[in-house]
This record gives sequence, C-alpha cells and structure tokens, in this order.
Amino acid sequence: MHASCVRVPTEEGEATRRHLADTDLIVESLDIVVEDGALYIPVTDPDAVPEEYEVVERDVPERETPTSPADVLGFEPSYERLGDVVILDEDDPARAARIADAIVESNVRAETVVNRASKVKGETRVRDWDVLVGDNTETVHREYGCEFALDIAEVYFSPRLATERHRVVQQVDAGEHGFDMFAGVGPYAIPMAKAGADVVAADINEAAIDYLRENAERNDVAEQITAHCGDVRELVADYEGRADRLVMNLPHTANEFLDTAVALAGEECVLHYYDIQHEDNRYAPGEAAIRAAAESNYNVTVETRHTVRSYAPHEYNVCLDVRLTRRD
Ligand SMILES: C[S@@+](CC[C@H](N)C(=O)[O-])C[C@H]1O[C@@H](n2cnc3c(N)ncnc32)[C@H](O)[C@@H]1O
Repeated sequence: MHASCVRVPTEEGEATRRHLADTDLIVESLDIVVEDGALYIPVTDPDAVPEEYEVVERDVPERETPTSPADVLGFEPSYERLGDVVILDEDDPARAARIADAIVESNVRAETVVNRASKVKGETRVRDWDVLVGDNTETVHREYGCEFALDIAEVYFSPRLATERHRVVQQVDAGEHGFDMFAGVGPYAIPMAKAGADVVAADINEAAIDYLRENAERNDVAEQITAHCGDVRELVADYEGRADRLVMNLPHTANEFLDTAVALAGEECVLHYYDIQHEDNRYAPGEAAIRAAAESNYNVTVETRHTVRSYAPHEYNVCLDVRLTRRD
C-alpha cells in the first residue's frame, strides 16, 4: 500500500518510532520497512511530522495480523495516550474495564490504563482517576521534540493541546521575554525557551513547578527558565513592564488575571488568552475583557481569533492572540 513514511537511519529507528508513537502519528495497520540501512515508518499525517524528520512516499506492506483493541472488542474504543499511560473517558466502569483489558491484549504500548473519574477541578485543575491497569501514573510524554515528565494524579496536562501549543510557539522570536502565567509542567514554557526566549513560568501547584524544573533540565533550557511557585500575581513586583509575550492558559478564570497581564506587559506585547465560551459568542467576551483591562494604556489589536477545540456541547475552547502596543 502507498503511504507517507518517515525515513531515518536504522540506528535512530527505535527512538524515532517511540517519538512518532507518542504523538499518535504511526499507521498501526502498516508494517515498518527496513531497507538499505534506513527505517521507513508509515505516518498518518505527513504535515504533523516534526520538521527534524524526512518524509518520503513509498509502498509498504499491510501488517498481517494487527491486533488492535477494536479486533479484541468488536468496536473502536476511544482513548488517548500520555507517554506510557492510556487514558479512557468512559462513564460506565464495566465498559472501561473491558477496554482496559483489550488494550493490554492488543498491540497498544501501555504500562498504565486509567479512566477519568472527575472533571478537572479546583485551583490546580487536576482530575481524579480510576487506575485500571498498572499503578504508575507518572510518565514521560513527548511532544514536538520536547520531553515532559509528569504525574497525571498531581498535575494538569492535556495531550490534546499539542497542536495549539505548537501554533503559539511558532510565533516566538529568539531573545524575547516570555511569561507563562499558568505554566503547569512547562508545555508552553519549555518549547518557547527552545525557540530562544527567556521565560518566566509561574504555577501555584508545587508538584507542577517541580516537574517544570526537571523538564527544563531534561530539555536543556534550564538557564532560560525562571520558575516561580506561587500565585502569578506575585510576579508583578519583580517583572512589571517586562513581557514581550504572555501565555494565559487558564480558561474559565483568565479574565481575573488580566490586570496582572497588563502590569507585566512591556511596550509591545502579544497576549495568548484562552477562554471557554458558548459557540454563538466565542470571542467577544474575552475581547471585551482584554480591552477593558488594557485600553487605557495600550492600543489593542486582536491578531487571531482561533477555536482550539470543542470543550462541551455548544461550548468551545478558544484563543485570542492580542497585540498590546503602549500608547505614547
Ligand atoms: C489549565 S492548567 C494549564 C497548564 C499548562 N499551561 C498546560 O498547558 O498544560 C492551569 C494551571 O494554572 C495553575 N494556576 C491556577 N491558578 C494559578 C495562579 N493564581 N497562579 C499561578 N498558577 C495558577 C494551575 O495549578 C494549573 O497548573
């Protein structure tokens, strides 16, 4: 069968395979081909392959006996993967247990299988989990060439935001001063630093900041990241007027922190403001809140109104990219 494949030297094959598997890019139903010292790994979406890899078109054989969870169950279960942890979102515990068993029997690489047991909640946005297989909720997740150690029982992390984070990071210029106001384990702050920014990253969750510091080391950007454990409002005293870019990924309540964002903003600053709103009025509430907080000192230009994903029936997670330019 004809397919887009990532071509790498065989010695880099296993690391590449793992990296692509972590971002769900491998076509499970096709074989990986070894030929002339190279590995050809079939991928689902050539445009989503990280730039460091070469993509070629070629014929690859179908796998003879793929054993997917669907082969075991007779239906296609929905799940997502975070490193070695497979995450289910099932209301029925019996169905969740059947899917977990099928994942263990199948070709899905999983050390731990968990089911969502609550919504994200409280100030730290951590959810409860039912652990169905294994006992280790700590893992290392790979995303666009960065590694993130984290424990889903202690910190917030959503692999579904990978493309969105990448969209923001692609806007970063080397040498700029970035602020990640609600940083978690660093999935914005670390790639921003890799893109050449100096980043101040705050989080109120001590476990998240411990992982963020570990992840900064893992990804060789520790010198560019200043991690602050505590309320982001405490940063204003030290960093007033310094930010070239602010990331505000705390949907639902980011509006309560707009005064802090404006205080941190420099002469010219891009704000990435996340919000959750009804489908009929996705952008206006955030835009109005930003204008109310910033317009007395800044010209406010909304550069992008972007829908990130569906959040709940009729509700969307959106992002506004807003440029603040200080008035004379
Ligand atoms: C939705 S999570 C986003 C984490 C990370 N940016 C990501 O994309 O995975 C929001 C984070 O904000 C943190 N947080 C909540 N209130 C805060 C505050 N007042 N100051 C700093 N961090 C806060 C939470 O602990 C949580 O880790």
